[in-house]
Amino acid sequence: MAALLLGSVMKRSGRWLLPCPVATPRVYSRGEGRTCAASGALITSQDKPRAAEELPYVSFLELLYRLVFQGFYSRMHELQLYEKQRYGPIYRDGLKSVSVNTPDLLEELLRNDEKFPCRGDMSLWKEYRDMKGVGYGPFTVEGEDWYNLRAMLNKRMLHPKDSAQYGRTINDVVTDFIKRIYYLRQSSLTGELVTDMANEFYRLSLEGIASILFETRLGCLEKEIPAGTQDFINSIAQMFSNSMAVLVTPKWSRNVLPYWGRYIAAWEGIFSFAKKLIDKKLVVIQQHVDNNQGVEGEYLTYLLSNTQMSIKNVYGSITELLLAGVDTTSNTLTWTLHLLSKNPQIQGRLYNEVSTFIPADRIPSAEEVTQMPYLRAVVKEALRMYPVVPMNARIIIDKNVTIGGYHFKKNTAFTFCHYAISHDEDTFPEPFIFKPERWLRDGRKKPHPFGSIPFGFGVRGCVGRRIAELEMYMVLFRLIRLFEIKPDPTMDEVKCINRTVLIPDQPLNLHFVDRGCAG
Ligand code: HEM
Repeated sequence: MAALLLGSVMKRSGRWLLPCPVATPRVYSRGEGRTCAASGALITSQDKPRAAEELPYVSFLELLYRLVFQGFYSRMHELQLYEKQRYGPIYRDGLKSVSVNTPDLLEELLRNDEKFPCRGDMSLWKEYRDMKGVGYGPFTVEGEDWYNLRAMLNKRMLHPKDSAQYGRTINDVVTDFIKRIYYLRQSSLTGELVTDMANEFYRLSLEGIASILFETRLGCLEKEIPAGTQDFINSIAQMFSNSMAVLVTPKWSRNVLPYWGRYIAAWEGIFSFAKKLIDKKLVVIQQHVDNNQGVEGEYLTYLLSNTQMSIKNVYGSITELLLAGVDTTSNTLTWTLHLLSKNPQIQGRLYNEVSTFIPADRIPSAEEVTQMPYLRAVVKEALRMYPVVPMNARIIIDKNVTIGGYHFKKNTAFTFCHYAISHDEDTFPEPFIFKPERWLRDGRKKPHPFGSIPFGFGVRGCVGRRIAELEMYMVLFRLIRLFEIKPDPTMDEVKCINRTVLIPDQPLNLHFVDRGCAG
């Protein structure tokens, strides 16, 4: 999903391969007058907003130089910090977009968002759908059609009460995951080591989201993944890994270079897998209708039988929900366990909470697990330090806006530098230190509401947020109650790289030391 977000950021200028004149970055100018969100300077109310052209400017060639020669390509989140220091809180970036990197400016922008917010050019994903006559989903549809689609998708998903109904389904998946962890550690030389946690959490997240969306199990947590499911996983990886190449190579090269063919074949694999499962459900529903039986079920049944959604759009939507929910949730869980393993005191405090909240032999319900302040704070802080989607975007299409004292015409594209924002020192003192306490409501001052918004904001914000949170709370609760998580001392220092989602630069191995607890 994040690959898609980044793709839309990079593509929307429609000219990102064309060279631009090299610009000399201007030193960020501090205005005079009343307080301006961009500069912190005072400007009087009579002052006119400045022209966007007055902003500091990064040329495309400079960007290219930084990505290729300074090595920021896989550290684009760090480029946000570098550019913030160099150009200030708002500047025109190398992709014909305006980058913002403070909580105040982000708030100003998002409060100016439109009724049908637009994230950017989605033509890369739309192309396959148009070619094959497949329907659109929440990422690819725009305008009023998007609004109507979201109204249907939000039900049974967006509200905490909606997601709570999946508590049992998720707990069943988590139970299988815990069994798998026992199996993996027992198979290791030390009897405690589990290797490549991101891969394990990927299996968990896919199984979890699929069991909600398709109301069926895929077998991702079995010792051997079923062949069809493995093909589907491979197709997702192939689609993402070829996206960037397809985006940056000209259309004429599609018959010459291998990327386009692989990209299309990957989508074929993704859609045919999803279609098979959806069609299976349709047959079951039809049988119930034919036998005058009630039609009951979870998300897919609701979409197929309770909404006006066309079958084409059900295929499109379910597929996009599935793609959005897996690498985001799995990498967030990976970072959370990494941070807990490195901070035993914090892990100890979390253990205190999970071991006293409910009796040790009981599995928490969805309602219970979402009421645990420290568990919630741990996940929130992990997402602040590693916002799995480190960059997002909007195009303000229909109106002129003034942001940070600068005037922007309709159709201006904005890039949100979430990594720089959630490491803003004024908002989060010691931003590189893991401190879940920042988020506790125990009388301390609350951080800026736009300081860390890992799920986005407003009507176009993440539809799967509550499900992702529920799944993360449930699995962390049970892991921490059962095991003390320790780092693998043979590993080098784990660094963060940007593969459009923030991932560890090496497979993360962890020790799961049994606490001797029942549940
Ligand atoms: C830790 C887990 C997750 C994170 C951090 C995350 C983050 C995000 C972010 C930042 C956006 C863009 C929001 C905006 O533009 O304002 C987004 C959109 C979206 N997410 Fe998530 N997400 C997560 C899990 C999920 C899951 C589990 C699902 C599916 C059930 C999902 C489905 C979607 C969809 C469909 C959109 C596009 C919404 C639209 O354009 O209308 N996400 N997510």
